[in-house]
Amino acid sequence: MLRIEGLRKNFGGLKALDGLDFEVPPRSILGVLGMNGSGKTTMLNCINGVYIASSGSIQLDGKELTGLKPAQIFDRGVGRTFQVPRVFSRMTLWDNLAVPLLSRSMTRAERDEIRATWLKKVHLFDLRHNYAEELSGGQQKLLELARIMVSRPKLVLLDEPFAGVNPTLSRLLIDVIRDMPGETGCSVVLVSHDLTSIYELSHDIIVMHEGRILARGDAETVQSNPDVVEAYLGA
Ligand SMILES: Nc1ncnc2c1ncn2[C@@H]1O[C@H](COP(=O)(O)OP(=O)(O)OP(=O)(O)O)[C@@H](O)[C@H]1O
Repeated sequence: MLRIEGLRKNFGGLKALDGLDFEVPPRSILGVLGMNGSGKTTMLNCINGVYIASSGSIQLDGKELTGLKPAQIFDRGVGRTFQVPRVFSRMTLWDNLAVPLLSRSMTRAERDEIRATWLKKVHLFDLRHNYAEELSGGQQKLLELARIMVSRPKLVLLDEPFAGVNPTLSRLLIDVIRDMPGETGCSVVLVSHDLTSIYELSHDIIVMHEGRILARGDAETVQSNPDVVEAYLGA
């Protein structure tokens, strides 16, 4: 369970996050919507330790994450993907998936099994001996997701997973993300501008505006909120 209380992040005089409070229960997907500059990526950066929060608390399963370095937060079970996928382009897909497992105590057979499982899930197993740089941008996003998931994270932070991904691969990504909480027990924070995918996947949605939560609820509640319609959807 992720619990965020009073989270603030200032850049000089700019309040990028202005007091966020929310929880993400186990095995659940929280969708995060918001206009450009509303603080979505800053929030993810605070959760995984890229930014140090100005104040507030971020707890995973009751343990404080604030103040820890990104590698320590990864070891606590937080995985993260990026708007522009970060893969090891001069390594094969198979080796890409070995990297997060280097520090884990697993047998070789266990390592191979989980790598094969995730490469098959994202339909990249047949390309496992290719270099990551040979993949399309959309396939690199799938590889990045698989690389996060082999480490069996408790919490997965997804930043714009569908941006720049063709409709066929987006469909595949949606199916993989939908099954993740049930299959692995993880929780997911899904930041996306893709309303259809957010509405389809999320158990709960928050809409951010100027570093605050403007609205929260299920898809129907959020879609019918007049503040959201005015500030975000612009209709
Ligand atoms: N490192 C930084 N230094 C200064 N200002 C920053 C920094 N990172 C983000 N900001 C500012 O904080 C605010 C929130 O930015 P953020 O990238 O979190 O928004 P976002 O909702 O993720 O936007 P987008 O949808 O465009 O990705 C913006 O005004 C941005 O300019």
